[in-house]
Amino acid sequence: MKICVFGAGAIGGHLAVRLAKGGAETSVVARGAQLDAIRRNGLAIEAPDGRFEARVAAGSAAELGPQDAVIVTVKAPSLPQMAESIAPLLGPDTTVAFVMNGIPWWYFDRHGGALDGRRLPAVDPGDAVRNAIGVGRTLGGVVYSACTVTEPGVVKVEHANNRVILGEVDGSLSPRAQALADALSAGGVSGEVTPSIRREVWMKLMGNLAQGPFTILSRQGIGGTLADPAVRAAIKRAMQEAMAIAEALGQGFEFELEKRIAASSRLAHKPSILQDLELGRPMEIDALFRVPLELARLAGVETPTLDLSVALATQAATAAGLYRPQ
Ligand SMILES: NC(=O)C1=CN([C@@H]2O[C@H](COP(=O)(O)OP(=O)(O)OC[C@H]3O[C@@H](n4cnc5c(N)ncnc54)[C@H](OP(=O)(O)O)[C@@H]3O)[C@@H](O)[C@H]2O)C=CC1
Ligand SMILES: CC(C)(CO)C(=O)C(=O)O
Repeated sequence: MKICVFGAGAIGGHLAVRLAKGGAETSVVARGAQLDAIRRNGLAIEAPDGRFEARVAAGSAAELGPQDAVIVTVKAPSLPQMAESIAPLLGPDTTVAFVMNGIPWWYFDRHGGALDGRRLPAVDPGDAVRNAIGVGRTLGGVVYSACTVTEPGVVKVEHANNRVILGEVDGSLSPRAQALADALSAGGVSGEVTPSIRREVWMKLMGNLAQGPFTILSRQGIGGTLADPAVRAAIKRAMQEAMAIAEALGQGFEFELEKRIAASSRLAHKPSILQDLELGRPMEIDALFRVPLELARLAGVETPTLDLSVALATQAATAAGLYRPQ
């Protein structure tokens, strides 16, 4: 299977190495120092199950040409620029999986009910992604993996339990989603297919939305941030609020919060949004924080803890020049 990872940073670099290791014909769209290093030395991951290296084709979409599947792993603010250049990767049957955090641009497509078809301009300004790729090719994706680019071309993977969950926007179980999941599993990341991708989005987002703003304030990894009992209690309340939003949108799920908090407490990893703040890169404030609260307002859910933490995180991002409120 010919698969291109668009955005070979932390997550994309990890997935590209896994795909190559599993035997897929893998390429990556990258740029800058990352592209130079991949061209020179290939990509490497340092993971709990070992160090793995892969020589993969790397360049621009125009250099790589049509693919069976593309996995998009850019940060949300890079989506419009991605959309401008992705066309050469797309043949008539190319699948495009968005394996990112946050509320995705396609969230209300084929959703059903009163909100069906609602657009989310904050995550797809001017419908750039919709027009370049379209819902028909699109697979939703959620990734559990804690990754950091430690030097160009090298990604540190913090924990061993790495999963990618894929799902059709209309909830069907398709051969194309299964094929991509199988290609990932072959390389040592658990590739899974779900009929409920929006629920999976919320289950992952609950952590990013509840913990991310507090780590931006603490400037520490997740474990360090949770070490203070007052912060831990506030994060627990924030998680309950996130679950209430999901529930009100018809995507409710049961969760042993204490278990999830305990697992997070063991993570030294700095969330990618905090890495962005520290490295001066545009921050995913809309997709991870503000759009979920926009959905809370739509669903009539009160979120006092999240309102405060997200407001402060937004101020921090704005003051750093890494986010411009719409
Ligand atoms: N890191 C993590 O542990 C986790 C991250 N996520 C999510 O995964 C997604 C990706 O995050 P992450 O991997 O950390 O992000 P990174 O910034 O590490 O990777 C994104 C990569 O895409 C590149 N890129 C962006 N636009 C283009 C373009 N037009 N052409 C070529 N390359 C491009 C970036 O280059 P440049 O640096 O030059 O902009 C960067 O190398 C986010 O939604 C994040 O929230 C989910 C789970 C865990
Ligand atoms: C913190 C983490 C790994 C979620 O567990 C994440 O999603 C991120 O770094 O963005």
